[in-house]
Amino acid sequence: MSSDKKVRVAVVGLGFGAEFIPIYQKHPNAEIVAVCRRNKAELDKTADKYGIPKRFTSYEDLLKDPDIDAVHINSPIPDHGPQSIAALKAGKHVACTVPMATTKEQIREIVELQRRTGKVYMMMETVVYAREYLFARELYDKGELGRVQFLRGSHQQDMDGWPDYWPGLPPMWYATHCVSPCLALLSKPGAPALAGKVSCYGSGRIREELVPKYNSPFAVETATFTIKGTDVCAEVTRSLFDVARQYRESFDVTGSKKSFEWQQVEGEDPVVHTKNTPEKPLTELEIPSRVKVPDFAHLLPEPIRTFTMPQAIQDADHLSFLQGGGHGGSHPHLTHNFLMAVLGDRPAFPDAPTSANWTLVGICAHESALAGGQQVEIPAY
Ligand SMILES: NC(=O)C1=CN([C@@H]2O[C@H](COP(=O)(O)OP(=O)(O)OC[C@H]3O[C@@H](n4cnc5c(N)ncnc54)[C@H](OP(=O)(O)O)[C@@H]3O)[C@@H](O)[C@H]2O)C=CC1
Ligand SMILES: O=C1CO[C@H](CO)[C@@H](O)[C@@H]1O
Repeated sequence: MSSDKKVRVAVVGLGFGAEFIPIYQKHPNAEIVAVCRRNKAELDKTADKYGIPKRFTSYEDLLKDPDIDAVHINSPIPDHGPQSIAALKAGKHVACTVPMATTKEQIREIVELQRRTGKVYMMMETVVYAREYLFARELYDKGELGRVQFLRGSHQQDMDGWPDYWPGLPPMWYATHCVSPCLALLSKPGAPALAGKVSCYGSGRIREELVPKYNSPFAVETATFTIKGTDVCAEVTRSLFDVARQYRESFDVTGSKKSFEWQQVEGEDPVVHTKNTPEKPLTELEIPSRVKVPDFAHLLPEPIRTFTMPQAIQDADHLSFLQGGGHGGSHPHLTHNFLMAVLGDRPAFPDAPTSANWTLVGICAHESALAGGQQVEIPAY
């Protein structure tokens, strides 16, 4: 990208969201013009730290500011849908953290508004820019995996102690971290792989006081879904409460020549299994081997390359980073892709219809679990 145009960005929600401020500030094609959160003292603290002049405690006021081209939303989950809709209506480009929304109606409206306004919408899904995913993708693109036979994702996380919109949340309403890599891997530029039908079972039960919050009883939800235009199916598992499991956001791809498996425990390396063949015989012990996943900072503009590394994490004590292992160095990749999409250099990935499909897998999966595992067709918007 040789353009020296700068996208004028406002970051909304300054917990996880604050992490992106220094990346935008260092990016040659961005300028952070404003930040927003409701708590004035905390707002000023962040704005002072990064030297940002415009500060909004009201999101509605921010949207009226003509000096802002794009908003990057990092507010609580129930706000993602309504805030994205309001921003598109106000003529802003939108980057929004996961999930896109929590209802089919909001998702449909975002997709329709994006089409009507021509503004960029991108769901800022970290996993599909994490180095583990980029490594598996590279193996696939080089033909090393062979034919993809199956895909699996899991996201297990203990949300006790997290803010008040989490307790009781249906696990599949926050499934994009495990759904997205399965679909992204089979996507080609301009031709995203999309889920078709999903079937899901709920398992176990969360403690009684959490159940009425979202009328969702399940401790674990596990779903299988079809991928349109392929003979491949994927399986995803999610848990949020009352499950003994270290944090794990995982992605496995089973291929005819090689398979990639995410590490079992944080801090280990992933495993690549190689098929034993007469041409290249392998003993059982030689089939699996641990691999060191490389970093993919070389894909980024030089000034933001350091942000793939843990040392560049501003708030390393935020639960997100402790539990998410720093999100595989994905933040600068997401930031760069969004800015390039706004400048017309490439399509957003995921764009609005793709973000919708990734999020709808989870919404429809929860619907299926409540109906005892009945298959649900994922709507195409
Ligand atoms: N890997 C990933 O993709 C990750 C994604 N996330 C997503 O990011 C979101 C934010 O996570 P996190 O920072 O942990 O959440 P928090 O609940 O800790 O922070 C939410 C932020 O949004 C602000 N906020 C809340 N309501 C509004 C509003 N109406 N207008 C403007 N700002 C508002 C809050 O400030 P105030 O109360 O002062 O308004 C606060 O700064 C979550 O919804 C989660 O889905 C989080 C971590 C990692
Ligand atoms: O690292 C993380 C911590 O928690 C968040 C909420 O589930 C995740 O989105 C994230 O990937």
